[in-house]
Formats: sequence, structure tokens, C-alpha cells
Amino acid sequence: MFSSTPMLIQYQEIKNSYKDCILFYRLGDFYEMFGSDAEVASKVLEIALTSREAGKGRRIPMCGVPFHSADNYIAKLINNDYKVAICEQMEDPKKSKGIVKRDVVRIITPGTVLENNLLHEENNNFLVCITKGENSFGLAAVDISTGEFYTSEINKKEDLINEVLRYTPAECITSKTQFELDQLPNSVKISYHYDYAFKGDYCKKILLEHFNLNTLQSIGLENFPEAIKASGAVLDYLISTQKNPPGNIEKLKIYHIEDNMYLDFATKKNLELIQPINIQEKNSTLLSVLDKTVTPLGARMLKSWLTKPLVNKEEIQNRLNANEELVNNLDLRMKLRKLLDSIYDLERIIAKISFGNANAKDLLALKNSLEILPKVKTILEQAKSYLLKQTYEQFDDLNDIYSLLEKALYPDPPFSVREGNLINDNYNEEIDYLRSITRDGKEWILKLEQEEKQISGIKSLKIGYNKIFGYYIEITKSYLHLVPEHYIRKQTLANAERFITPELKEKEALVLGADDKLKELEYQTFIMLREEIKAFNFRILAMAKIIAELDCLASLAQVAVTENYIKPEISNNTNFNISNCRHPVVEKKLAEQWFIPNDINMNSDNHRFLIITGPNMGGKSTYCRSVALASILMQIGSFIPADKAELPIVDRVFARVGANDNLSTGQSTFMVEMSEVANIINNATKDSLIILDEVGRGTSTYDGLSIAWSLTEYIHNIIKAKTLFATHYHELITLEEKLNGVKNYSVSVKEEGDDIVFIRKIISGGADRSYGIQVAKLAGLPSTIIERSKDILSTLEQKPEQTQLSFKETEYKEEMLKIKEIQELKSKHELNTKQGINTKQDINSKHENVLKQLEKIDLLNITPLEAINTLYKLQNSLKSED
Ligand SMILES: Nc1ncnc2c1ncn2[C@@H]1O[C@H](COP(=O)(O)OP(=O)(O)OP(=O)(O)O)[C@@H](O)[C@H]1O
Repeated sequence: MFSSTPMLIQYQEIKNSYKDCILFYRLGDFYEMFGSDAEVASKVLEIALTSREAGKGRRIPMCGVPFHSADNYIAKLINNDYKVAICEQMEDPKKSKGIVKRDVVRIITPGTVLENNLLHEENNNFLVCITKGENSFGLAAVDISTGEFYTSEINKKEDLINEVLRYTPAECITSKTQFELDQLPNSVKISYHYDYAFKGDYCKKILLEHFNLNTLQSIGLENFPEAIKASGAVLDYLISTQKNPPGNIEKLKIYHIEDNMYLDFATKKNLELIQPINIQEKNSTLLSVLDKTVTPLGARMLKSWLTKPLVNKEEIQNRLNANEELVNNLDLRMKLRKLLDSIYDLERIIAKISFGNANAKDLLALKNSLEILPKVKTILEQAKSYLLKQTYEQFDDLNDIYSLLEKALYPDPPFSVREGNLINDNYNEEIDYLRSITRDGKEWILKLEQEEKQISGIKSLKIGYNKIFGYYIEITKSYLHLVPEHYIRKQTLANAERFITPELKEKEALVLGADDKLKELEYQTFIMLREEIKAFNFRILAMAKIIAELDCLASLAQVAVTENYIKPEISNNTNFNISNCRHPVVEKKLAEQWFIPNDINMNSDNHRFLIITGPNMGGKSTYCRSVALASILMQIGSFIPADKAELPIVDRVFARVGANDNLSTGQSTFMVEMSEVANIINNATKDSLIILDEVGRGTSTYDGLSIAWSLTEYIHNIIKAKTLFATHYHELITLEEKLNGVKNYSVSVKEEGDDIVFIRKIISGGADRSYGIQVAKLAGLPSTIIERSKDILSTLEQKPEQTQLSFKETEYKEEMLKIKEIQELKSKHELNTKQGINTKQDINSKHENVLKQLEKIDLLNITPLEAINTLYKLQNSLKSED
């Protein structure tokens, strides 16, 4: 379409291959965008849209961003779901004849970013790929900013979706013919890759080439065709976007979801492991309590531990023992944490080195981190626990790499790699030589300044430098009469004149020539140094993992000490016995009160299904969750908030807590609740732990009760998983007599006259009432409503079969009349307004205010209680103004 100028012809040719990207076309110091790309980008980036001559009097839209600040603009486009193709000049414009050669050097997509401003230190940036085979799904997850690469084969679709969500992917790729992605939440950004990249043979070839293997057997992948497809396709996507094989990806780890504790998305959300339910309350997550890591490496690993607790007894025990040693050995813990604190994000530095983006400051950060490693090793020498001892034995202090950097790298290099001061003295002879010339030359110029001052007697004489004139002698106007004759005038300023001398120019040629050469040579030497370090990538990455693990263990130990946690025992049978168990997050949030700890005892026999009843706000949810969190904590190797604990290893934890709306997926509260319950039923085993909190409350009382009842029977009789069920359906407590494994518990409460005091102790036996009205009173509901509620409650208690209430002779009736009255008033007002009658003078402002508020009420979505409450307020506001 822009066929008329050579540059635009070139642009169009390149753009044709990158139609789905915004093309950043390098033109001198700018990246330019043309046509529809310019129209889109100018809006998103809020930059001026101009136009450019396209021949034959036509103009095309154009906008541009400076090359040196492109990162921020790219970030904005990526965050707005665009892909960006970076097209560079492939030759020096000064040396090229005709149009400069250009090509796309990289495509940036959300899952392939390496830019600091698009990455979060404490989060991975996973690119996930999914494939669909006849009997299973393939999944691969890769983070090029850290070098991690995982793959798995999964049978059930729900498990696949759950696993995709566990990675919180920045981008998810598949092929258009592979998979219907309608089941993934909208938050997952989907990209499609070419169909050919998902063919088994092609994927195998890509993997063998990348990992330099003859067979996939050595990495355990041979018998997993879908995992091969997913990992091959994702690698192909990386190669095609980065235009290079990702040099920091050394290993592909195949895993099976049952290798770890299974936590589905709803459970992680309901237990607030990583993300708070209320986004504002960042410190209501388990992670916020546990994360005392001091490196980004550790922070990312801890997050991954929390979403994938262990199930292998030996591994759990090893972590617990290491943790215990770090808890008890203060010196070891403190010194370790202090040393780790100085270690930079090695994984992200290595990614930058691999993709050729690392500058000298990055290498300096690497050098400074490596300097710490031998000290860490020395500290670990005293360790006695298996895991720490093993870490000590495997510890590679990378001293050779440190020595190389120490020798080669300038001690305080700049960010830019083009301005010199990158390479140390005594590393490269030619650099030393050129540096001495520029240093000497600069000294010579300083000396000349002194001499010229003395000879001419001009005190303000100074020698300066700029890019246009090079070196010059500047003399202020008041001394111009003293200027020696051999000075040659070059420039006149408002206050001064600038001169040169032949001698000065001669020296300048020498200094600047050497300076240019030095900068170029330093740059080339730096690139070579970076390549040399690249060869050590995998050794450094292996140590990064060890550092991350030490950081996690030391963080858990630190929390155990400050929060007073204890080491749990792994139960030899399937019994749960925890004395004085606390909720790790709630206990920290209680400002002035003490957290009341509670015991928990469960076995596989007559104590496996606990029904917990009692007042609202009594602490039922908190109790149930604290048990689930204790299991998760132990299985990540952490101590737990209790006085003594013995826990079995559970294969899965499920938590169905509260009723959450999920309007974004078009599901009602009840639908979400039931699908979460269905997931539990389909996946729980006798070795699982299930937390049910008020299941059934999203529907009518009898429907809800019936579901809760039959769910209890099913879990008790068929699944046999350990279960804690917090409920307001007191009818369920009769199940204790019918089902052998069911036991009733309740939260105790003290009645003080008409009021209640929460004791928050869990006691044996069921509760027969919820004290909802007392809690409503505590919450500040008006006394009219409280009193009326008591009336209704006593009627119901006398005639429990009565489901329809009559509201004769009550305040409620009066209030309903009031509604009618006001609504009539409102419609009269509307009618009058329609008929053009000016009623404003008749209705004073307070009525108008009430009417406005009434108008806002959405009658279809308001409960009777809310309606009464609102009316009460409105009536009061009318009364108070009278
Ligand atoms: N053991 C405890 N010690 C001290 N405070 C507690 C304890 N358990 C709960 N709380 C406090 O009580 C609040 C309510 O607890 P929780 O939500 O567990 O009650 P609940 O019985 O499940 O209520 P509802 O039936 O209304 O859902 C908590 O947010 C916390 O502030």
C-alpha cells in the first residue's frame, strides 16, 4: 500500500511477516510506526500522531518513540495485550549504500519479556503451552527470565486448567486446532502458534537439538507424547520470538501432578495462600506471614513451595530437620540471612547474559554476588542436618568465575556499554595503552590550561570540550584584550569567546582518536567477557537454586522463631493431633486481643468427619482453616503455629469456604459453590483433607440442608477423607448418631443477659442455635429490626413447620406502608414533571433527597432485611429534619 518510497517498500515487506505485531521500525534514534500500527500505538501510548510523505502526494499516519526510552513504551503496549516486533538497522547507515538493511531481531510478547520494567522481582513470568491428545493433555511452562522449564501430561481437563492457573501465566499458547480455551478464565492471555510447531516429530527434533541429546529417554520424556508436543512447541515459540535459542534453558523437568500435594485453584483462593480474597488486604495471605526471604530468588521459590507442598515423607522430614537446625542455631541463621541479603537476582542476570542484554552493572552485580558464595559455604560447614550438609557438599563457590570478573571488570562501570570504563586495568594490554594516552592527553590539557593562564595573565581562562568544536580555550569578555595573537577565534558567546590553537588541536586528535578506539575496544572486550560468562550459565543457575532454597529455609526458620511455631511430627498413622493450634494469619491481625488456640483430633475411624456448629463470628471458619493451613505448612517443611502437633501427610487439601460470586465467568454464587463441591467429590481420596464452610447456604434453606446432609453422608461413607464441616444447619448434628465417623463440635459462647460474649473455644458437642440476632445487634442493626427478628424467631421456634410469616400489626407493616407512600409520592412527582408542572417549590429538598435515594434502590436485588434497614435510615432522615 505504501509502494512509493524505497523505505516504505522495505517497511511493508517486513510488516507483512509480522501482521499480528506492532512493528517498531528503527530509523536513526527513533523507532517509528506507520499506518494502522501508528494509529493504534499513538492512542495507547498517548503520543502525537503525525504523517509522512508516501509519494504521489499521499501521506501515511506515523508516530515514533525515542530509541533510548523505548522500554517504557514497549511495556505499555505489552500491558495492553499487544505484541511488539523490534526491527533494527542491520548495518551502519554511514557505510551502507542505498537503503539500510533492516530486520526483526526480537518479538516481545507478555510471556517472553526480559525487560526489568515488565517483570516483578518476586514473581515468575511463565509462558505456558497446552496441547490436547486423545487421552491426555500436554502442558509446558517456561520462564525465560529465570531459565525454568517444566512439562507434564495430565488426564483430566479440570486438572489441566488448575495447573495452568497455578503458574499464573503471563501468556498461554496453543494451536488453533488443538484446544478450546473457553474454559480458561479471561485473565489468561492466549496466543496461537503455528500448527506445524505442534507436530510430534517436529517437537522431538526441536527438543533434541536444544538439549543436545540423541534420545528423549535421558530426560524421561520418551513415553509422554503430549508433554513432548507442549514443550517442543513452546521452545519453538521462544526461538521464533527471540530469534535465538534461549541459552539459559538447560533442563526440562517432567513432573506428574500427583508428585505434590494437590491444591486446586478454589482452595488456594479460599485459603488465601498467595492472593488475598479482598485485593486491598495484602497482608491477609499465608505468604505474607511466611515470606521473610531476602532475595528475589527465595521469594519466587517460596511462592512455588506454597502452591506445591511436598507429599514425600523423606523430603518433608529433611526440610523440617533443616528448619529445626536453623531455628536452634541462631548464629547460623543470622549469618546466613545476612550474607544472602547481598546476593542479587542471579537467574535474571543470567537471562540477560544469555540474550546479550546484560550491561557492565549486571556483571558487577554478578561479581558482587559471587564474592559472597565462599562465605556462605564456610558458614554451612558447621551444619548437621541432612539437607544443609548435602547443600554444603554440593556447594560450588564459583570462585573461578568470580576471579575472572574481578580481573576483567572495571570496578565501577557505567550503565552504558558504549562509553568506556568497562574493563579493568591490566586485563588487556591495548586497553591499558589507549587508556594511558587518553589519561596522559587529558593531563596534558590540564597542564596547558595552567600554563596558558600564567603566560597570558588571564585568570578566568579555561579549557573546555564539546562535541561540535572539540577542545577550546574559553575567555570571558573582560579579558579579551589580553588574548595572545596566535589564538584562533572559533565561537562568540554572550559573555565569552572561544579559541583554539594548532597545538591544542594536535593533542586533541591524539586524545580523541585514542578515546574512540578505547571505547570501541572496551565494548568488544566486554562482549567477549559476557560470552565467556555465558559458558558458565548453568553452573551459576544451579547455585541460584541452592541460594533460593537456603533463603526459603532460613525465612521459614525466622518466622518459626518470631511467631512461636513448633516442629510438627509426621504421623505414622493417619491421625491428626494438634494441641493449641492457631491460625497464622488471623493471630497476626488481632491487634488488641489474644488469639484463642484450639485442639484438633481426628482419626480415620470414629473421628474423621467433624461437624462444627455455633454462633456466627464464633470462629468456626478460622478453626477449620487453621487445620488446613497446618497441613500445608508442614508439607512445605515449615513449623506450625501450635504447642504440639502430629499430622499425617495428606495427598490433597480442599477448601470450600464461604460463598463467592464469580460474575466474570457468568456463574452465580450457588453455581460456583456447587462446582467447587463437585470438584472435591471427584478428586478427594481417603488421604485428603476437606474443609467445608457453610456449603449449601447459596440456595434455599431446605435445598441447602438436603445437599449438606447428603454430601456429609457421601464423604463419610464413600470418600472417607478427613473433613471439617462448619455449618449453621444444626439439623446435621443428628448425623453423629447415625454415622460412626461423625463427631460434633461447637464454638462456645457466653450469654450475658440478652448479649453474648465470644469465647472462641471449640468444645465437644453440637450447638443448637446460631445467635445470629445477637451478632446482628453487635453489628449495629437498629433495635426495631432486632426486636422484630426476635418475635419472628420465637414464632418460628414454636411452629417450625411455618415457612410463610404473617406481618400483621407490626412495625414492618408500617414500614411497608411508608414505602408505598413514598413511591406514590415519587410517581406523582414524575407525572407532574412529565406534564411540565413545576413541583419543585412544593417538595422540599429533604423529600427530594429521599426520593433520589429511593430511586437508586434496585428492588430486584435487595433482601427484605436490607430494605428495612434502608427505610429506617430514610425515615430517620425525614424525622430529623422536621
Ligand atoms: N480462635 C480465635 N481467637 C481469637 N479471635 C478469633 C478466633 N477465631 C476467630 N476469631 C475472630 O473472629 C472473627 C470471625 O471468625 P470466623 O469467621 O471464623 O467465625 P465464624 O464462626 O466462621 O462466623 P460465621 O458463621 O459468621 O461465618 C475472625 O475474623 C477473628 O477476628
